[in-house]
Amino acid sequence: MANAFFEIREPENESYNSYAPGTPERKKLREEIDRLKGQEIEIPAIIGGQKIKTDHQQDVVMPHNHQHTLGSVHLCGEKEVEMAIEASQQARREWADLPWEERASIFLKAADLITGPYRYTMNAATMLGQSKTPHQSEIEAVGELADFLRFNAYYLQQLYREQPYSPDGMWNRMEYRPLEGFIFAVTPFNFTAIAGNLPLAPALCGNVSLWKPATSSIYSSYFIMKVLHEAGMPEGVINFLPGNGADVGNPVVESEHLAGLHFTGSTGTFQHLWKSIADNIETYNTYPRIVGETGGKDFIFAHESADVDALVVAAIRAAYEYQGQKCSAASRMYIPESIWGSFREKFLEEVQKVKYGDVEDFSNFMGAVIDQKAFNTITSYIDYVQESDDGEILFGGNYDDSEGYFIEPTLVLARDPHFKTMEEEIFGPVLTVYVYEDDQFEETLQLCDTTSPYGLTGAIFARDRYVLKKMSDKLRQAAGNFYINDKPTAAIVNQQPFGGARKSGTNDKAGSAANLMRWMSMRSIKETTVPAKDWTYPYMREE
Ligand SMILES: NC(=O)c1ccc[n+]([C@@H]2O[C@H](COP(=O)([O-])OP(=O)(O)OC[C@H]3O[C@@H](n4cnc5c(N)ncnc54)[C@H](O)[C@@H]3O)[C@@H](O)[C@H]2O)c1
Ligand SMILES: N[C@@H](CCC=O)C(=O)O
Repeated sequence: MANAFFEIREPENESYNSYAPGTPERKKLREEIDRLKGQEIEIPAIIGGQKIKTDHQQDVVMPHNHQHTLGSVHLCGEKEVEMAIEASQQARREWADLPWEERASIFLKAADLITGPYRYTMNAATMLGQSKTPHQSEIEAVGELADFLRFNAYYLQQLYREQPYSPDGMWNRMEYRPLEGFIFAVTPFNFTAIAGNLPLAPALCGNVSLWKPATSSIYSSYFIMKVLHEAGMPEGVINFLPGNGADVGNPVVESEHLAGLHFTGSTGTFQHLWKSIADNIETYNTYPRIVGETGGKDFIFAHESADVDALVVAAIRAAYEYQGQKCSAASRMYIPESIWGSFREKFLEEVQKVKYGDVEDFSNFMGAVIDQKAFNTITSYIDYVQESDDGEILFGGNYDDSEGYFIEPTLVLARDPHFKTMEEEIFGPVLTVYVYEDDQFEETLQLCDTTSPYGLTGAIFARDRYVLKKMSDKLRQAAGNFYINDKPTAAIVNQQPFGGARKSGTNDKAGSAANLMRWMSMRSIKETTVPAKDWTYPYMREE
């Protein structure tokens, strides 16, 4: 142990490169895209630090050009899961016993690698593998991922400082132990930063992880493993298990060593995993902590006093950036009749300027949706609207998967506030608007609050302060991330800790001290300086 209290200074959020024409970063990013596209890589499982190849391989392709192969991935099953559990349990004690500042230094180094020598690799890999534009990739695969690593290390230090009161004669202490077992990190395709954070936040607290990345974003996930290796992450602390959900998930939840689930993905998958854990509850050595951030049906609600220009910008960015595949993406909107005409006119004028296509063309605002399955699901909603009397497509509605999984930004007008596309998560570039009578403002707030089972993000637009207060109060439980006169996407670590309740998750706020607390098991220690030598009490003495 070090004979000093080391200090991590409060970090600042990573600043973003603009990639504007003529900048050196634009040139470097293009070079890295060319380099990655010019090679094919083989992505193994990584268990106990060893690269493991399996007999089940799958191609890794680009969503915006699915004929182009970036490489192949080895998919895991029961055998590899058993190896990973074994490796994690071998690594567990040494990792847990490592002084916290030694652990934290690996995370700080990883952050500096991501924002330094790996910056263009992380950005280009996320652009190619997940079809993000340079900006969407930069803000998360570089910015948010580095922020998670730096701020979590800082929060850990703050948490460890929290100590109980000690009256005279004793010294009370609090020890923040890692959990006994391993954490199962199951990550979604849409954010490289989330993929990295879910196995890493528990590991920072001294836990070991089994990480099941999404197969459709495996390319950038593999580069995270490369960064961790270079940062000095010991073998067996993070075990990388690419694979189909159930092939990896089923054997994992049957292990007695499962101590926690750190999940982000759809509500259905989370509920399935929670039920599987409940079914196996007698198996475990300790009650697994369950943390899950899941789906959303995020809203923008406008009052008649709203600034229409700001509303249009928020709607376009929130609904269509990253093709509407952010859990925070706006997918339903409530607009009063009195401003609907001007909103509609401005929105249609702007949205027709939105370009989508290959993300290597930097003039595009949108790329392709992630894969064939997502394409089929999203377009089935568009087809449903085309055939319905209660909904009408006001813009977009075209799609084409011949080269890449492209879907036009689409605006739907719903005549019924309970229309299917007002209620269900679509996870694609489809925004549905419901126009309400101005005098139905309060009733429509109630509708907004009760229409979907989710509670992730939401935004309100108004100028009138009394109205803003009323909207905020009425929609208190409707969103865990709530925005006033801003779009409901793009939360930043340490500024807007992220997560929602209801069917959107356990709201343990990724990138916050509250999240780290879930990966610790506290031990209260009382040390008495001069122990009692007489077991009797004064009241027992004779009068
Ligand atoms: N609330 C948030 O913070 C947040 C953030 C990002 C994404 N999301 C949500 O994620 C969803 C989109 O992501 P997705 O399509 O990757 O979700 P998904 O549920 O299809 O997959 C998520 C992960 O779960 C794995 N999985 C599936 N079945 C499994 C099983 N039986 N056992 C173990 N793992 C299994 C998948 O392989 C993947 O790695 C959307 O619903 C979105 O709203 C939420
Ligand atoms: N933190 C991201 C959402 C991540 C979910 O996919 C945002 O706020 O837009």
